[in-house]
Amino acid sequence: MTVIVPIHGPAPVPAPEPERVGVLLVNLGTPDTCDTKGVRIYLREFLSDPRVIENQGIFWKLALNGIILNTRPARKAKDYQKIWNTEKNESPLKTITRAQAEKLGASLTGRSHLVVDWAMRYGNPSMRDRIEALVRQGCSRLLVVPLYPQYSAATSATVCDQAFRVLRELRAQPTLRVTPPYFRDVAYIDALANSINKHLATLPFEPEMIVASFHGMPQAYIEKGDPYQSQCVATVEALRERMGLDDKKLLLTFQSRFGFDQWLQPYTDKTIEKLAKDGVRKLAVVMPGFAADCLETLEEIAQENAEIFMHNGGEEFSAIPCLNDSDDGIDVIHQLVMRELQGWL
Ligand SMILES: C=CC1=C(C)c2cc3[nH]c(cc4nc(cc5[nH]c(cc1n2)c(C)c5CCC(=O)O)C(CCC(=O)O)=C4C)c(C)c3C=C
Ligand SMILES: [Fe+2]
Ligand SMILES: [Fe+2]
Repeated sequence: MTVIVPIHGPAPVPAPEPERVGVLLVNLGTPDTCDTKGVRIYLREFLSDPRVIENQGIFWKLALNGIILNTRPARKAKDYQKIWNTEKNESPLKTITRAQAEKLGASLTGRSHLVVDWAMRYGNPSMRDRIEALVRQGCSRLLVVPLYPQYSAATSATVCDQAFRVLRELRAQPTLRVTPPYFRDVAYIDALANSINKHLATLPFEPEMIVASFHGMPQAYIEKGDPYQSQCVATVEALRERMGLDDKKLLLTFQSRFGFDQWLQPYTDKTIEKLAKDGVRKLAVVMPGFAADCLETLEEIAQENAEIFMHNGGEEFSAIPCLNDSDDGIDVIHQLVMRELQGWL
């Protein structure tokens, strides 16, 4: 380290280290273990976030601590066990997010001042842990990449909240940038179309239609101004155009309802049930709002909704994998990151 020795003054001042830029991929988070205790810890943190449950009043606190955290964890633990990565003893969301970070890092060879890392908004590795690690490695600039193609306060904004929460405790803060939602980026729409076509080519049947299922959210959040729904619509419209499909062949639905409020409609499970009852026999489902496969895609869609379809007369069902760490998936993140790093490279 170079040391500048002042002529006057009390102490030698170290020269600034060469600048490094941290790139932090962040996804939602997931339990550390697939038992009731692990899921309870995760759900407590997640459902106590006012960006997720906006009304954190006394009734919610009573319901959360009195009912939800005493009943839901055991049920959800069973669901997590069905999809758990037993080799690594972790949830698929973690395995895939790590692979995305490693492959993004590999795609940036020759740019040694870039340091790529990954974190979970809830659970581990925590954003605090990874941001502090990037700062320790000399990153004076930080690009946070919320892995959500469509913005919502419940996902993207809470990542920013947490980044600022960590930064407010640092004396020497890195300069911060956050990538924007990429719901109609050409690379993303192309990647979705490619992955759908590639997957359909592997199937022994041709689906009569494709359902594009997005994670839902309370209708009330949209009425307060959340742009999530309109960005989901824009993604599906761009995908229809790119694939030459109309709104009868590529449907838009919302999954993962929680609680008793009205959520965004049409609901995925009800739509799939009705399609089967109306005589649709072969169906494929794509989940463009998830950058990585997780409980909501691998269990809720590929297992639960497949069962609903078959139970109501369907014959062939296929859940199309998310973009994950496929070449197309990494290309989407790579292009987004390179664009948003402009001026920092
Ligand atoms: C209760 C309110 C919820 C809102 C609003 C919400 C929005 C939202 N979530 C995702 C992405 C994911 N959610 C996942 C799981 C999950 N989501 C909720 C609740 C809300 N999500 C719960 C309670 C859970 C846990 C499982 C359960 O108990 O049902 C996951 C999967 C995590 C995993 O471990 O695999 C993802 C990913 C988005 C994109 C979104 C925005 C609208
Ligand atoms: Fe969710
Ligand atoms: Fe779910």
